[in-house]
Amino acid sequence: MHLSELTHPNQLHGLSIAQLSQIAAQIRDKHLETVAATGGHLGPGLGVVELTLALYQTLDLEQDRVIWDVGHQAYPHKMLTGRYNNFHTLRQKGGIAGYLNLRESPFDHFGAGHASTSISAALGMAIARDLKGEHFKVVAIIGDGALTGGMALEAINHAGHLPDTNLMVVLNDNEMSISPNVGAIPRYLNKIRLSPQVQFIADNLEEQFKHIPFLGENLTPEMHRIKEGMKRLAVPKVGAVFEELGFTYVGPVDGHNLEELIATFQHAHTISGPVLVHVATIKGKGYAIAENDQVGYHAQNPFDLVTGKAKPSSKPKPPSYSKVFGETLTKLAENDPRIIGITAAMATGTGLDILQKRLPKQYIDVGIAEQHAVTMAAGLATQGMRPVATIYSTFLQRAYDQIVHDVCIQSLPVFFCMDRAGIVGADGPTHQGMYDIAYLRCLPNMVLMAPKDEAELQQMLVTGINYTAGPIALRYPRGNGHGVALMEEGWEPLPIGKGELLRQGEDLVLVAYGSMVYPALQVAEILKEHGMRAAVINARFAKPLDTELIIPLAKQTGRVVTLEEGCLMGGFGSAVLEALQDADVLVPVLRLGVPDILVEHATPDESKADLGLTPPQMAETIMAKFAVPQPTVAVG
Ligand SMILES: Cc1ncc(C[n+]2csc(CCOP(=O)(O)OP(=O)(O)O)c2C)c(N)n1
Ligand SMILES: CC(=O)[C@@H](O)[C@H](O)COP(=O)(O)O
Ligand SMILES: [Mg+2]
Repeated sequence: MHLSELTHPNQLHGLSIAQLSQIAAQIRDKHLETVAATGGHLGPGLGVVELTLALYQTLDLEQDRVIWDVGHQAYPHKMLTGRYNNFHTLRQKGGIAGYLNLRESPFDHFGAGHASTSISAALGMAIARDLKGEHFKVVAIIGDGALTGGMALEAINHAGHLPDTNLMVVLNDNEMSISPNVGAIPRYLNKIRLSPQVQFIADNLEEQFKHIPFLGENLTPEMHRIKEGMKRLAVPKVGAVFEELGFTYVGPVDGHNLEELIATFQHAHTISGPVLVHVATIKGKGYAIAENDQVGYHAQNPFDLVTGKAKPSSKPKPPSYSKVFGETLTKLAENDPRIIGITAAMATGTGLDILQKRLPKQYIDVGIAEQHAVTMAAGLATQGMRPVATIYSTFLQRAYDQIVHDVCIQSLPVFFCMDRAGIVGADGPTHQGMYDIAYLRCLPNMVLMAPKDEAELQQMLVTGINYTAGPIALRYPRGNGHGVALMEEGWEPLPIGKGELLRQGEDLVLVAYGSMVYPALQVAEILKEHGMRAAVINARFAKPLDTELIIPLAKQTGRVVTLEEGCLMGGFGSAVLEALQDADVLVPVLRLGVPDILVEHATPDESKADLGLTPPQMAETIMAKFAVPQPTVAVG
């Protein structure tokens, strides 16, 4: 059977190892061909091809539930559940999503994108099943990186307390997060994987047994029980932590050996209560370039399959905000040992890998543990350090109470650097940096700022480091800067709460925040062609707002437009509205930003066009709202 003919995963039932191996090859071909064309997550999915095939052959997906953690590794799942033929639309506007999505397929039993949620969701489904007297299997598939997330441990703690609740957790252990996995948990997993006794049993027992006359060939199913038993005898510690937490531990099993995997899953399905199957895989399996650079090929932009090189862009691009952030913070840290850069498993994405290489003592990776990162940063701040919690806007949502409870209430000087703030594009709704202005602005003692370009980012970095009166948060977008001149050093801090007037104008004032400042200048130019003279303010700060700059211009022009790359509800525009109201300046205000909707996967430009946030569209909207009476031309 060819994968293109497969419309239901149950069609895998009864296929031979040879047939499954053929399908595995077809999955890898499609995976590589698609990600090379569209970009996306490469290594994760290549590592779970056999795991997915073997697991799905032992399940009845007409009724059983499978929950993938994060979901970035679930491209094989998508191909096996009816999406092979349109898989080439991956992460394109209107196409297949890059993560599981309840709305995309009945086989996507739970969506994700953020890590460490799968066991909680699976346990919820299992408890509901039992309460309703239903009977189906529930399987969570979680990576070793996601297992370092607190939620996963909370769920294990709970599941291990329910010996009568049947639940399978498949641990996909490839020894990698995006970067090499960090912490005591991965170290423990490696001890199991690499223990000589386990290696001996795995490599030799099978061979020995097969040579027993008359019996050997019939021992396979039973052999698993024997092998598991011998592992327990030989290496009592194998899986001990999980066993002590109420799980039956099974493994480790070779995650690329279909026969082993099928027999292991069949064996594990016979075990009641919570079971953890430890599967050892290789991230990027089957594509040597990805196997040899597992960090670089976790995710890729469109690339050449033969060379592995990114497709050359039409023209050289300015440095990314992340790179400017990483370089500048590292320079500041060279002269300030108080600076500690903190990441939650996103070293390369944030640019903190630059600090890691140059000043490893001033760099901390806590794993996928944003909550811990924030409260640890608060602890560092109490001791006079300058903790820089560098966490994507969307992932910082994971640590909201820690920001409130441990940082703001105590007004501790934690510096939050929120990369990927705004529209991120192909990662879709779970990764958009939509809400940080709203979710932080309402917190006492918090200062919020956003740069208009990468040079102002440098100034705001030194501003944040110098500000020790309380917490301060800096947001900046995914992608490249504007190509403005950067300083190598000697950046001056900005006055807190002060914006800048970039352009004079009599008819209306555009108050722009962060990434919307340059677009606001373009809008002003378009309006000028239509006889509207727009002032432009670079607000720089959302809290405290520069009311001394904004309010007089609002009074003078009588019309205000706010521009932000974030949700309108509670966002920057709301801040300006509130300030005008508080000052009894009752002028019409047009707020431009993201309405109360989810922004689906597309390119950022496509999403902005859909939202009416391109400069021509915004100018149109402004003219429609504020039709300025054209100055009458004297006749005669
Ligand atoms: C809460 C949260 N923080 C950070 C991320 C970014 N992220 C995506 S995948 C990944 C690594 C996941 O490692 P693992 O679970 O081992 O999966 P693998 O990529 O190795 O298959 C990280 C840190 C995320 N998705 N969610
Ligand atoms: C799966 C996941 O959450 C990360 O891999 C994320 O996709 C990275 O996003 P960037 O590509 O913006 O760094
Ligand atoms: Mg991993």
